[in-house]
Amino acid sequence: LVIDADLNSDKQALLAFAAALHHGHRLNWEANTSVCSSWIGVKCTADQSHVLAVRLPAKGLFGSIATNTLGKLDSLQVLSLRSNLLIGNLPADISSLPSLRYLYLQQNKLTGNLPALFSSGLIVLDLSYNSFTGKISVGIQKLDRLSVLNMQKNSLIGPIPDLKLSKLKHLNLSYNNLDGSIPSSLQKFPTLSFTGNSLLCGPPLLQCSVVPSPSPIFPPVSNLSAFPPKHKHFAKKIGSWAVIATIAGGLAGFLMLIMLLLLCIFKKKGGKGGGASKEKSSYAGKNVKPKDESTSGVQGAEKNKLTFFEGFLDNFDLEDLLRASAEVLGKGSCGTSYKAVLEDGTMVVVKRLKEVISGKREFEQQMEIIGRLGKHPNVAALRAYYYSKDEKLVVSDFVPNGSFSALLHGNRGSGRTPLDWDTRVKISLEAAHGIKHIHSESNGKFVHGNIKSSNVLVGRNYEACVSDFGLSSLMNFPVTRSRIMVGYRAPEVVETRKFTQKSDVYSFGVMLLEMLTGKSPLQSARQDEILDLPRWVQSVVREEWTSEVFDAELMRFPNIEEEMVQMLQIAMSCVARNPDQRPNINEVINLIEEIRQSNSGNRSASEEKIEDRRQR
Ligand SMILES: Nc1ncnc2c1ncn2[C@@H]1O[C@H](COP(=O)(O)OP(=O)(O)OP(=O)(O)O)[C@@H](O)[C@H]1O
Repeated sequence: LVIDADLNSDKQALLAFAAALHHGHRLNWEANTSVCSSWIGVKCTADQSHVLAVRLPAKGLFGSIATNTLGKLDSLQVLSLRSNLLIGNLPADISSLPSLRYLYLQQNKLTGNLPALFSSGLIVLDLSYNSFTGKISVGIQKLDRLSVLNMQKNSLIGPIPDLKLSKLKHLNLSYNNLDGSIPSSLQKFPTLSFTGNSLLCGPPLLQCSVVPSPSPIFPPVSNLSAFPPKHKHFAKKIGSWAVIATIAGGLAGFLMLIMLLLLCIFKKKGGKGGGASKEKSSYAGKNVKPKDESTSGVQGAEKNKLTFFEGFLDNFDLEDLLRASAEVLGKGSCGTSYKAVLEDGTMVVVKRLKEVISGKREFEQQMEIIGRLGKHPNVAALRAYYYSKDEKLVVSDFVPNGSFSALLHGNRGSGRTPLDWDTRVKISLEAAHGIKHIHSESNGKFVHGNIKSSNVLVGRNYEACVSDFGLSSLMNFPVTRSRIMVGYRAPEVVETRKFTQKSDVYSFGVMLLEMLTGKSPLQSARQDEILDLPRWVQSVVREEWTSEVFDAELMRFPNIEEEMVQMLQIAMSCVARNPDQRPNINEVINLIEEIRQSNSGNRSASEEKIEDRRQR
């Protein structure tokens, strides 16, 4: 009876909360049904005596949170109302709920001052992307279990209190109107925790005598304007290319070619210069390592050798490659890629470059750069290359799980094992690390210029690396390259005819959208219109702020919706039309790592607690 009375009181509190909101019938909370077994978003304690968690992310809730409703749930540990349209104040009875551990209210339209008191057991407090005003309440100083504090993108003012919180791992107060110097207890946090507060100073920001100028703001999804109509025709045009490319790729995938084909070509072309057999015999023997004769311009017989990169065994030669059985993997912008299986079983990928305009010296210099950058675990390494007047080849290890693109889109339908959320995030994060490595080399002068899901290769343990870096600069095609980058190319590239680090971020953003939606970068909206993925997402999200945008395959994984919405937010900031408004790749990595951290705590901890109770 006592249990019933407790649960009934929780039930009434929830009903009162729902009654004060508009929720378009997305909540099936009925007074005559069971709170614990059938109400959407509600979890109870193991003995079903109390409500333990209320999770209503992105449910289209509109209105304000009434006092004396959720604030009565004495056993509530997890409250997630993020990504709704909640307005008004945050009632103090909610922030100070005695059992509350995880409070997610980000991406709403909450206003007013922050409550003075917060529950002392809070572990995660996320109030980001709202419109809170006033000062950061000193009550936060007492939260000695707090691990994540996120208040970015509000309108908070005044100084930051000295938060001596030993457990605090993630702090984000960026993009507010905070002022004064950063207290010493918080100076260990990165710049990103504080950027976008023009009157804030001291480490890790600039010294207090120099006032920094405001940084660009990442627009939230709803603020992003649609691309102008002229883009439509462009999208149509690139659409037809996509169709051609897909057909070509599909056909190529089915073709089993013998590397002999290459041999024939060599023979034919080699004939001009003295016969293939002569060339063939000179393939055998020792191979050339870079940094000796190869990079200084090889002469005569040396000409026909593969040049191996430092750190790779020269355990096969061009002749072995020519003898190997080969299969076409696909035709890309720089040439055709073949998977070749050598006699000893080694599997390599040979890319036959076409339309190379660079001379030998320039080619070798570029190979040296590629070799250097390929020493990072998230940048695909080349094993060897071959340069002759008629043929240019690059050889890399075959990566067993194929490309991110194939994992996301290949073999959809029955029999497919969907790529789970954690793996998707891991792959994208590692790809971002690869891009970061490229961007940070040589004082930031390198750009990848061809980021897309088929250029992210996935290894046996789902480790990921970005491939194809540095090849396009050897080619003879205009920088705008209409055939490639379809759907991934940043809008300004067409006008400026230049790829930049920010255009790489745009392409990366499209790839994030691809992994979130499960859709390829070009979508047909209506019969006559092809939308690129950013515009498609915007059109769906604008009409209804729901989870329709997400890949149906992801729906089977529990408790990830919150993280998906946060990732969507990051993706949309990457595809901002204005390059200055896009984050740089370091910022993207920090943002992804931040939501990972915050949500893994959220997921595992809430499940742990429930398990705890069950065992008691
Ligand atoms: N080392 C590799 N291991 C496994 N698959 C690979 C490897 N290199 C390329 N591929 C796959 O082979 C296919 C063809 O690759 P290729 O690089 O030739 O073209 P692309 O990536 O489609 O286009 P682009 O040339 O514009 O990068 C792609 O699906 C790619 O993911």
